[in-house]
Formats: sequence, structure tokens, C-alpha cells
Amino acid sequence: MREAAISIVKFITLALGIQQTQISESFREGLYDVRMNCYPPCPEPERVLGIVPHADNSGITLLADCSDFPGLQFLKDGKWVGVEPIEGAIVANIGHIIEVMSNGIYKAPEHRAVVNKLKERLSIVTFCYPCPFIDIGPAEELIGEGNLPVYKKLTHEGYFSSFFQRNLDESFIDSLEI
Ligand SMILES: O=C(O)CCC(=O)C(=O)O
Ligand SMILES: [Fe+2]
Repeated sequence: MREAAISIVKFITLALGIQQTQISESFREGLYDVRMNCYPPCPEPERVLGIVPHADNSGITLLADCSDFPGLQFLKDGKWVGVEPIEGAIVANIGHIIEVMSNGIYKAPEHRAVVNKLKERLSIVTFCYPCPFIDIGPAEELIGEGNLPVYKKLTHEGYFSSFFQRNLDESFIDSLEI
């Protein structure tokens, strides 16, 4: 997962026109949290959610869907769209850290998980974070005349304390704006 995360972040930075590899390399010594989600069958699936709508606070998230029916959904143009699992594939999702580092060019999408009436669903999610020594702020290459920073630059510690002290009535990413 570490190598996959480094490669994906490298392609993201290349797509942004960033030549230096400091951002992608920061995922080599980064922090990786693994969460396993189990969604038992639910007789009234329309009345509950497996995971409420949120965007991840990671750099990127890599999700292995262990089921053969959709449960993960993303909000696209105001509608929830299910992700059809593909055997052996991993879903790569942008988190708030890459949203900040890309100065908002890449967005951390809202997603949620729904439950199934008959079948249990499992997912294994790896949240990938850069190493604690890199600041979390817009990449310098993206800032210049006419391109103002949208987000504050925070230390790793500052970013996580803002996250854990966030106002739950407000969007976290909005609270990081300058
Ligand atoms: O299980 C899923 O499909 C979604 C999990 C998720 O979004 C999360 O753990 O942050
Ligand atoms: Fe998530």
C-alpha cells in the first residue's frame, strides 16, 4: 500500500505540474492507518447508513472492497453514485491533505457507505498520511502572482489538532481556508 500511495501521489503532483518529489516522498516515511469495516445485513437498509457522509482527513485513502455488490457511494453533482466493486481493484480516494497541498485543485469527495438487506459487506481501508515533518499547506509551486493560497499552512500537529478540535457543525476543509 505504501508503494501504491507514493506512486499515486507522484502522479497527482506531476498532473499539477510539480516537478519536485518532496510531497510524494513524504509518503514513504508517512503514517498508515488501517481500518476494517464490517456492515452486517440490515432488514431496513433504507432507514440506516453504514458510515455517514464525510470526506477523509488523510492524504489519500486506498480501499479494498471485499464484497461483490456496491456499498460505497460518492456524491457527484448532488447525487449519490455507487461504486461497483471490481475484483482485485483498489479504490483510491483523495483526502483533505492532498486537497490542501493541491490548493483545492484536487477535492476530497464526500462519500458514505450504505448497507444491504441480505448480505454482509467488508471493506479494508488504508488511510495514507505524509510524514509528520512536512507542513500541510498549498505546494509552493502552485502559488504565485494571480494564484493565491486558498488554505493555511499548518504543521502536521497543527493540522491534527485542528481536525480533532473541529466544530462538527462546520465543514473541516472550510475551516482550513485563509
Ligand atoms: O466501507 C466503505 O466503503 C467506506 C469506508 C470509509 O469511507 C471510511 O472508512 O472512511
Ligand atoms: Fe471515508
